[in-house]
Amino acid sequence: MKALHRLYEGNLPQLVMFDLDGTLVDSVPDLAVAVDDMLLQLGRTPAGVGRVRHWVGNGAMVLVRRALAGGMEHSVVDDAEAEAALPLFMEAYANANGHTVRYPGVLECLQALRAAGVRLALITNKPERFIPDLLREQQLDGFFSWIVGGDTLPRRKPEPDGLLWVMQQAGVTAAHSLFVGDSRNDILAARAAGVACAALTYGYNHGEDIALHQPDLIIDNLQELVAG
Ligand SMILES: O=C(O)COP(=O)(O)O
Ligand SMILES: [Mg+2]
Repeated sequence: MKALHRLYEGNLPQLVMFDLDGTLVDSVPDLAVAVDDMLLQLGRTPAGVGRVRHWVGNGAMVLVRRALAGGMEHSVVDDAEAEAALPLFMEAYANANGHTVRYPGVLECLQALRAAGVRLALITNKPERFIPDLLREQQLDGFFSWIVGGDTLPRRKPEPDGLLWVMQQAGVTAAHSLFVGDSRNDILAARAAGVACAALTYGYNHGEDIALHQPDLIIDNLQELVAG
């Protein structure tokens, strides 16, 4: 685990916290089905996977607002319209679960960290209610001692609250923790919590190169995190 040893002065972190969408699983195909279902119910034009990919990462409501705004600045969307559209999306997403896939190297990485005695947590902006089934379907259940969804705490990423809560529960300091994510929200949350951040190049970062946000480590897949 050379990359981790370099980051933690010859040791491993005691706690590794993971983002979900765009990091452990490619969930955009199902999210796009749900977004398009919602848009069609509202008499609008479907957005398609390619556009939805750039809108994921700030939770369900922001995704809905971005979709209603057609990718323009989502603040132009009427609040009442967004409130009415959200349950349509939530219901459609609850039924859209056939196209999400786990990224290569995820299972190997989680298994290696667990075997090394590292404690694992999940901190996602995805609404809590979708998480247990998704983890089960992707054979990712049982790995995480703590799970924080987008509506678990009052504030979600890019705020550091989820990370701070998990570290407190685990009794592990920021210096011995790592966050692994795919978007600038993850890097901002980690930085605000004082935690090092490893970022994946393959995720959803609103179409931007993740290197622009200067994570502590950049990796092309999760196997790289535990290799060597
Ligand atoms: O916005 C989402 O629902 C996805 O969130 P995540 O990337 O934090 O898992
Ligand atoms: Mg993500």
